[in-house]
Amino acid sequence: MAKKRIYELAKELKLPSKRVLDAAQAREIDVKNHMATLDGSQEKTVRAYLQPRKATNNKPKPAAKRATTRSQTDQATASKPVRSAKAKPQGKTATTQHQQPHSTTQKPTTGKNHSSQGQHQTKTKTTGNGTGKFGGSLKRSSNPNGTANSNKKKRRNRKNRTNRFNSMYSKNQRIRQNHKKKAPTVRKNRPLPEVLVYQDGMNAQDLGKILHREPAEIIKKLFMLGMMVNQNQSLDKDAIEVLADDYGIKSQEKETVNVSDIDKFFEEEEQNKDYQAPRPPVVTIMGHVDHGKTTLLDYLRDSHITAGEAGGITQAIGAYQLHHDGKIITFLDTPGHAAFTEMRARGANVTDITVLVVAADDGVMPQTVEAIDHAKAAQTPIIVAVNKIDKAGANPNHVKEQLMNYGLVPEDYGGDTIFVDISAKNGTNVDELLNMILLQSDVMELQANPKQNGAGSVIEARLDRGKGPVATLLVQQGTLHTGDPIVVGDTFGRVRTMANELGQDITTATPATPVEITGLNGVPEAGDRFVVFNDEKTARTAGEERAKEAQLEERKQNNRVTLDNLFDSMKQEDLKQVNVIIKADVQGSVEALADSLRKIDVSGVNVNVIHASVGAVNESDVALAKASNAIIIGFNVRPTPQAKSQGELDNVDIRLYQVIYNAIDDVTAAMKGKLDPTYVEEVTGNIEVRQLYKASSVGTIAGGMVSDGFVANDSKVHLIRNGVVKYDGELGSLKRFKDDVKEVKQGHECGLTIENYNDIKVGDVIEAYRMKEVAPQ
Ligand SMILES: Nc1nc2c(ncn2[C@@H]2O[C@H](COP(=O)(O)OP(=O)(O)OP(=O)(O)O)[C@@H](O)[C@H]2O)c(=O)[nH]1
Repeated sequence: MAKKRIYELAKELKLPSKRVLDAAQAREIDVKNHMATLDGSQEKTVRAYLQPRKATNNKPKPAAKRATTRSQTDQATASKPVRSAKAKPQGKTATTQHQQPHSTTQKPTTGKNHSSQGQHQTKTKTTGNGTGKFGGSLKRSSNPNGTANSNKKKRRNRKNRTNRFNSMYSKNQRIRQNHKKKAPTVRKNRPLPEVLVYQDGMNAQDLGKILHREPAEIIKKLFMLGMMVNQNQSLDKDAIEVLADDYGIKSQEKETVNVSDIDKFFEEEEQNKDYQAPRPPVVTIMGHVDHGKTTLLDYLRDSHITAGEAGGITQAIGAYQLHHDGKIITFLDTPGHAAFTEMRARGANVTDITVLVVAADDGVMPQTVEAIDHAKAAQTPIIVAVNKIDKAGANPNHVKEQLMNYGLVPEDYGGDTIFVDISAKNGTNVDELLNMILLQSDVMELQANPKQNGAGSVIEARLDRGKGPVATLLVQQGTLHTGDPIVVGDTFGRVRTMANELGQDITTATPATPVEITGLNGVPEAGDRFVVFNDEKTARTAGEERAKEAQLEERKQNNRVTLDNLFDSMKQEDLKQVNVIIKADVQGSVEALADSLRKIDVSGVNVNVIHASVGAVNESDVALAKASNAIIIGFNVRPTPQAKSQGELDNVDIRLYQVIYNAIDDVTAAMKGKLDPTYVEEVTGNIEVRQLYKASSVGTIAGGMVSDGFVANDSKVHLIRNGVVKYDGELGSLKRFKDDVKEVKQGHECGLTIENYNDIKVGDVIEAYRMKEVAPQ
C-alpha cells in the first residue's frame, strides 16, 4: 500500500486533519503534523481507530461513553501513550463525536459544507452534553474515576505539561460558547472560489480576502487543524494547502517569476502534462551534398501538398506540413547540418526525427558521417533513406554495410535502424518512407498540450521591407493565435498576422505547425524560443528585459571553451569531458589523433571526440563545436574562410597542427592546467637542537646547527623527536648571533623559535620544509 499523508487520509475520511493526526498519535505512531506519512499498516490502524463499525445516532451507552471519553483524552493528550494504547478503536459514538466540533465551527458555504451542517445537526443531539473534539477534555473533568476536584488538579497538571492542548481546550470552549450564543450557521460569506490561488507566505488576512472569509474564521480553522497563528503571521505552503483542503477546495500556488526567463516558461509549457494530445512529428532531412535532400523535400512537397491545390502554390516558408495516411508530418525545409546545429546551439531541439539521405551510388561520404554525429549529438532517432536506387550502379546493401560502422544497424541485420530504399527523383518508396516516419513517431508517442498558451522555436527570421520583422515559428506547445502577446527571443509584440506554409492567413496554430508571423518589434534569431503571455504589458516587460540580458549574453560568448581556458572552464562548469572535433588530411591521421586524444589520462577528465573526419574545417564543424562547446583540432588542414570567420565570430577555438604529438601535448597540458595543482612537502634542511634558552617574552629558543640543506625564515617545520613527528608548524623567528636572518645554510649555527610551540628538547631535530606545487600526472 502506498504511503499516505495525514491530510490525505483525513480528506478521504472527511475528517479534519487534526483529528486524524491525534488519532495516529494516540496509536503511538510517530507523526508530527498533517504532512506526515502513514504506511499501509499505520493507515489501517488509524482507520480502525477512527472509523465506526456501524453507524447509529443512539444515545451512547455508559460503556461507549467511557470509551468516547478515553478516546478523546487520547487525542487531546498524545503524551499519554499507555492510556492511548489501551484505548481500542472506539466505535461509532466516539467517531461521531469527534467529527462534531469541526462542523460546529464551520459555517455552511458550499454544498459540501451544507452536508457537514447536516452532520452537525444530527450530532448536536449526541453531543449536547459537552462532548466533541476537544470536548474530551471537558469530559475528563467529569471523569467517572474521580471527583471534580481531582479532575481539576489533573487538568492543572496537564495544563502545565501541555499548554497547547489546554489552550485548545479553552479556545474550543470559547468557540462553543460563541456557537451557543450566536447560532451562527448562516453566514453572509460569498461563495468560496473553486481554487485557492495563493502565494507562499500569505497570512490569514490575505487568504481571507481570496476566500471571502473573515480572517478570524481562517485562524479558527487553522487552529482546528493544529496550527496556532495570528492573522498577520505568514503561512507556509503546506498550511495553506491543508486549509484549502479543509474548505473542500483545490489550491494552486501562484508563482512569482522572472518574466524575462522565457526558457523557464518554455520548459514549463513543454512539460505541462495537464492535457495531452498526440502531435505530428517534426522531421529534418540531412545528408551529403548532392545525395538528394532537396529532391526529396521537393518531391514530398509537390506530391503531398500542392497536389490538392489548384495550379500549385509556391511554398512560402522554410517548413511545411504534409498529410499522409490521415496523419500529418512536419518537415523542416532547412537542409544543412549547420542550420540544424545552429538551432540546437541556441537551445532549440525542434527535430524529433532525422531522415539521413545517402545516395546508393555514392555511399557514405564525409557529410553523411557529419550528419550522423549531429543527429546523435541532438539525440534524435535516424531513419536512413537510401536514395537514387533507380540509378545504375546503385548499391543499397553497400550503404547498409557502411553505415553499420557508424552504429546504424538495419533491422534485417539485427539492429533497430529503419532503412528505406527510395528514389526521390521518381518517388519510389517515398510513401514507405513516410510510413516509417509515422511508425517511428508512434513509437515515440509524441504529445503536446494544445490547450495552453503557445510556445515554440524560431525556424528562421528576416526583415521584410513591407511587413517589418517576419519570423517563421514552429509551435511546439499550446496553440498560437493571432493577437497573442508574444515574446520571441529578445523581441516582443503581438501576433499581427499569421500565415501557413502556403502563404494563407490562419488564426490558430497547434503543436508542430510551422507559421510565419508578423508584429514583432525586432528580428529574432533562428533557434530562439517564443512564449505567449497573457497580457501585452508583461510581454513588453519580458521582451525589454531580455534585450538587456542579450547584451550580457554576448559577453558570455567569450566564455566558450578554448585550449587556453579549458582548465578554468572545467573547474567552473564541472566539466568531466572535453569535447573535441578532429579534422585531418587523411583517415589514418584522423584515427591516430582520435585514438591518442582519447587515451590522454588526466585524472577525472577525458576527451570526448564528438566528430572526426577527413577534410578542411568547415562551417558545419564550427556550428557543431559551438553547439557542443567543443574545441576543433585540425591536422594538416585549414579552415575554410567561412569557417574561419564563423569560428572567430562564435569564439570557437580552432587549433591547427602539423605534428600529432604537439596536438596531444597541448590538449594534455590544457587539461592538466585545468586541474587543481597538487602540493607536496619538500624538505630543505634539518637542524639539530643543541641548546635551549627560555625567554619569557618569546618562549623557548632553540640553538642548533643546520646539519644539511638550509632553513629559511619562512620555513614550515616538523619537530622530530626519536624519529617521530611531534609537531608540525611554522618557524617563529630565525637568528644568527641575535640578528634576524632570512636563511641559514648547512654547517652554520642558528637560533630559532617555533610559532606557538615551546616544548622543544635538546636532541630534537627540526626539519625545515616548504610546500611545492606539482603538475597533475
Ligand atoms: N537518378 C536520381 N537522381 C537523383 C535522385 N535524387 C536526386 N537526384 C539528383 O541528384 C542531384 C542532387 O540532388 P539534390 O536534391 O540537389 O541534392 P542535395 O542533397 O539537396 O544537394 P545539396 O543541396 O547540394 O546538398 C540532382 O541532380 C538530382 O536530380 C534520385 O532518386 N535518382
